[in-house]
Amino acid sequence: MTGTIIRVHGLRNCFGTQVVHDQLNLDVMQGEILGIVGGSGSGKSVLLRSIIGLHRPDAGEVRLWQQDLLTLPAAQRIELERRMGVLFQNGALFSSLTVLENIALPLVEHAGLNRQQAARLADIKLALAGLPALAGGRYPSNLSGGMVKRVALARALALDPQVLFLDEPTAGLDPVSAAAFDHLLLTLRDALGLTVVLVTHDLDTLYTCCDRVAVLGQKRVQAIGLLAEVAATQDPWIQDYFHGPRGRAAQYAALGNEQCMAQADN
Ligand SMILES: Nc1ncnc2c1ncn2[C@@H]1O[C@H](COP(=O)(O)OP(=O)(O)OP(=O)(O)O)[C@@H](O)[C@H]1O
Repeated sequence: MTGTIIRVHGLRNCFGTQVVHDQLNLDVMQGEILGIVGGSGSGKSVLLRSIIGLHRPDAGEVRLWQQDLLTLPAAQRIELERRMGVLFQNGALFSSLTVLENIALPLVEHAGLNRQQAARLADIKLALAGLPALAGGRYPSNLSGGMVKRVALARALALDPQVLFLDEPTAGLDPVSAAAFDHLLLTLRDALGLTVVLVTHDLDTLYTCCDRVAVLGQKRVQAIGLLAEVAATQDPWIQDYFHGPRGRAAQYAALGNEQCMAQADN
């Protein structure tokens, strides 16, 4: 990990009288996988949307590579947006387009490629996301949940982003597909040097993938750091989350994996 590439400072978000964030600060370091957790309604998705410029905060500042997306002239804003890939909670694929067309779309719309060039590149992204070439001709309605996530990931990677934002990437997947997705993320981060910010409820993802964890609660970041440091924070929600039965199971599973890998290395 090196410098800070995303800095959120003094963020405030309100919907009517509901204050979702107040004086929220968060830094994201280059090359890390940062997991954002928190109770339902704690504002994880709104935070993600504020960072990528889809939601204008009521106060505070979001800086990406030291620039404020919302105040940039259109051309520079588009340039900055191209450095970010986003995977939304439900995959958000176009149902009337094939898998390949879905992945090729940003390449045609934002990179100015013709359809043939875009399709060739989309094929590569499909493989990068671990999908077979024949999946390219299918429509989203004919894909399993795990495949939809991978197609959405391939599309998020279409423009070679430097940062990937993922909103609950493993939600709704069976444990085997979720674990495979976690490992794919790690492989892609290492191979492509990506920075990844992911919102998740999935403790296995936290233990498997994340370098650091940020916990949202009471309108701000309650704790941030290495998983062990955060898990030791004396906050009732954090204690329940990390040390309840699911937290312990995820921790044992991660320890088991490490021991298996150590044994395989010997
Ligand atoms: N467009 C909107 N209009 C009104 N209220 C909103 C809007 N978007 C989010 N909210 C409210 O802001 C709060 C935070 O929402 P958000 O989706 O960020 O929570 P979350 O932590 O991601 O929750 P979950 O884990 O359940 O997905 C919620 O109370 C939600 O109802």
